[in-house]
Amino acid sequence: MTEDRLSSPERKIEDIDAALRPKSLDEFIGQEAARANLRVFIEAAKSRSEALDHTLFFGPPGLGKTTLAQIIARELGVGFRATSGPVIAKSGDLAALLTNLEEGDVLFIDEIHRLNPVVEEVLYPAMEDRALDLIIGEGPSARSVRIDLPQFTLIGATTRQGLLTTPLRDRFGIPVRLNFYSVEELEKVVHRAAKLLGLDIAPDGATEVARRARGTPRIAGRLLRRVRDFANVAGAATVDQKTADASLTRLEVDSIGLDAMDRRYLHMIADIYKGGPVGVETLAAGLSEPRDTIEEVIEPYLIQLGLVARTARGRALNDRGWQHLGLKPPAGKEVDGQLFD
Ligand SMILES: Nc1ncnc2c1ncn2[C@@H]1O[C@H](COP(=O)(O)OP(=O)(O)OP(=O)(O)O)[C@@H](O)[C@H]1O
Ligand SMILES: [Mg+2]
Repeated sequence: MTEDRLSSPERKIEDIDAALRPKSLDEFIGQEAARANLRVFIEAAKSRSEALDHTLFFGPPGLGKTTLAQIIARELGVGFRATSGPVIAKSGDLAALLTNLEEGDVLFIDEIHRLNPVVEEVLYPAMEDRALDLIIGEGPSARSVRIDLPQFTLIGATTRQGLLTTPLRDRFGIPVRLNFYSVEELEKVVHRAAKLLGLDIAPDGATEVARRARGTPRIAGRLLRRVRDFANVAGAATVDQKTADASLTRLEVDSIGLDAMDRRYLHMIADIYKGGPVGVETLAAGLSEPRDTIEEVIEPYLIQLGLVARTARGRALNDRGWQHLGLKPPAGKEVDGQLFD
């Protein structure tokens, strides 16, 4: 189900995202604080001819974690190796990856919270002492051998920092949180992508796409491609606000960028649970979506917009959530701490 969402921030296999990836920190739009800090840390590491400290990127999907990891390797002038948590099945697989690194390389592990615990153990000494502890032989004659590794930088990516075990989290010297982008930043992302796609877009057209991109560059790029299709077929030379609005409305992306899945989520709380609070497991069952998808993909943006609140007793619609659905809370309902009658 989620796979089919147009405005899903999640990757798709056929994604041509790569073509739109910024290649340097200067080209990267937004995330000002993170970028400024990274620039300093990269400069300092280079001046000392050391590997950059291990870096952890966390934040909702599609905000640029993979892109930033690649940029760091390029700015450091080192090699980039990429893998992902679920792919590394055995500790031997990780050992092979680590021993093949060259001096200073970046090893990028996407979805690092999904590492098998046994594999994760191998990572601790690798990160801390740049060493690998291998057990040779079995039974009473087994012994441990320590192998030195080249200096390297581990870059981990995860949707939520809290998903990592404490020992792993503690070994990252540079934790970086990525936030949703502002409309102004996404306008820049849209203009840049349009240029790369050879598409003529008016400022009000870019604003419309930006406003409806759920704060996420990946979605901005995806929406822009679909808007381009509509414009091409309609024979429009330039994408203006009207063309963008008409296309996005046809794609069921509403005025604030919510899609059918977001609305199903909001309606489930409003219609079935009278505005909540309702537990996330119950919502997941009702929507037939994995709990992770709800917590990592759907909710962060709805919470950021103030439509929904995460309370101790579950999810509850805020006044804004009711308003967006064009509904009124049931009489006697407390919303945002106020009683409705
Ligand atoms: N700051 C930015 N400026 C311009 N384009 C960006 C920016 N950040 C991301 N993008 C674009 O958005 C897309 C998604 O970025 P990326 O793959 O790095 O996201 P991600 O955070 O790794 O997502 P995921 O968690 O799903 O792996 C890419 O096509 C990239 O070109
Ligand atoms: Mg990624």
